[in-house]
Amino acid sequence: MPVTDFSFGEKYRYLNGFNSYHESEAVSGALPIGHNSPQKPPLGLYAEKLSGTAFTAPRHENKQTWLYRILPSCSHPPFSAITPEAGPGKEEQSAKLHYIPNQLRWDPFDHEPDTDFASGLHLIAGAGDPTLKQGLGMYIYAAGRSMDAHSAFYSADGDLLIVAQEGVLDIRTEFGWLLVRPMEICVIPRGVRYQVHLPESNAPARGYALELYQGHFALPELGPIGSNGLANARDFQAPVACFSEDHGATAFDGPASYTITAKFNNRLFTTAQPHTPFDVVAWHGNYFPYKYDLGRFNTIGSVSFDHPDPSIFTVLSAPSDHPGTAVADFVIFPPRWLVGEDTFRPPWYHRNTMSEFMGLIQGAYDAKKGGSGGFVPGGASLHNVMSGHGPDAASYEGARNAELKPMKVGAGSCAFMFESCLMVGVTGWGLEACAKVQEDYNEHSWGGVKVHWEGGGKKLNGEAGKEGHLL
Ligand SMILES: O=C(O)Cc1cc(O)ccc1O
Ligand SMILES: [Fe+2]
Repeated sequence: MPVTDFSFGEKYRYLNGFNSYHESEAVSGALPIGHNSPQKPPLGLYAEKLSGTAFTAPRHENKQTWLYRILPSCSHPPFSAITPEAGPGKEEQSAKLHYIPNQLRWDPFDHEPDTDFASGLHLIAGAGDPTLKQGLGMYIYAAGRSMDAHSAFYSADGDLLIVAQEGVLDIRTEFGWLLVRPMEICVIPRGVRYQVHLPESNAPARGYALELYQGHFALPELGPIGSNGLANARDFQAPVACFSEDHGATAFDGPASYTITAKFNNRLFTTAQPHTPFDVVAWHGNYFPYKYDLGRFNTIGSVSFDHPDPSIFTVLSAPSDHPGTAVADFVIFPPRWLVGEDTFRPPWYHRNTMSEFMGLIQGAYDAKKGGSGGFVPGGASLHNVMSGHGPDAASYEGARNAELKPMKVGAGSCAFMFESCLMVGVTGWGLEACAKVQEDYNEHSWGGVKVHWEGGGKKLNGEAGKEGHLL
């Protein structure tokens, strides 16, 4: 039976608003009015609840959606495990994490022409455990072709934040379509089934992703900034309902041509069913995939002196149980004006209790050289808990001697950071198999950091400072 798509109007209409209560129907009258689960839902649909929080989560945290679909999503044969050997490049996902204090940087990751999005997702680093719903996973993805039109992927492990770096992702979800271009991000919540297409005659795609094993992303508090600024709620876009019709008279009627792949505790499982999983005719709720254009970020910074903490660039934040401490912050470094007087304008040297994984979507980063062996688009870096880092020698000297007139930094650029309160371990893929680790990162960046010390011979309390100490 041919697959036909139905939606109201254009494929790429969106519903605007972060964490809003949305509803969408692709056939008029598909949503029941005034209740959620009538004895016979409209149009012969099945009502199915998809929850993103415990039923009893407080109202301000509660997330769930009602789906009205042609067949319920339970109607498939049992899953069977894809062994790591037979699986599509998932050897690294069962590998253990290596916790090391070294600063790490990676050259741009390879494109993978024969791989689709689901099989081209590589776990590079992580912390915690999906079975305990604690922690996060960080990914590099590469895709050279669309996922099979008869396939769908979901993760039971967490919400996936995708940062498109190269190539357009046209993502079909149970809720409808999201077009995600470089400089856009999207979040696919835990459990939502999706399929990633590469439009533009399959131009290769590459990017980064963060999977959140616990909680959900929220907009950061604005505090004294006030009621607008940073990422504004109305700029987050959810899909409109869109469905296919391909099914027999019952759920198991016909050849099992649709494969569903599940990521469950970082292992892949698969099943096949005769009916399309993209059969949601209408939905309402506040648990849905969404996208955001990073170009809409309202960047705020110092207009007097000193370089502020990068928390001012937080797009989305996934809180831990401790207020103000994030399991994952998604932070960007967009083009902006620097006007600080008597200020060293790039990031200061620092060691943090948080870990910092960075990537570059486009352009250059003001604290690091680009070019071969530098920090370049499609590459990455990791500065773990208390691992010292900061501008490389050339950037330091440049900024130390720069004339401090108002200056736009980062035109055409955007670096980003996944920042976490957790110590992050690196996978075998990240350390070895990807073959992108820059062995001379430290030497290249900080080997040439000069001594500028001018206080020699001027000690006030050198030996004398021992006075009063019990030596
Ligand atoms: O390390 C980095 O480059 C990220 C970063 C940027 C910044 O402006 C301040 C602190 C920080 O960790
Ligand atoms: Fe840093």
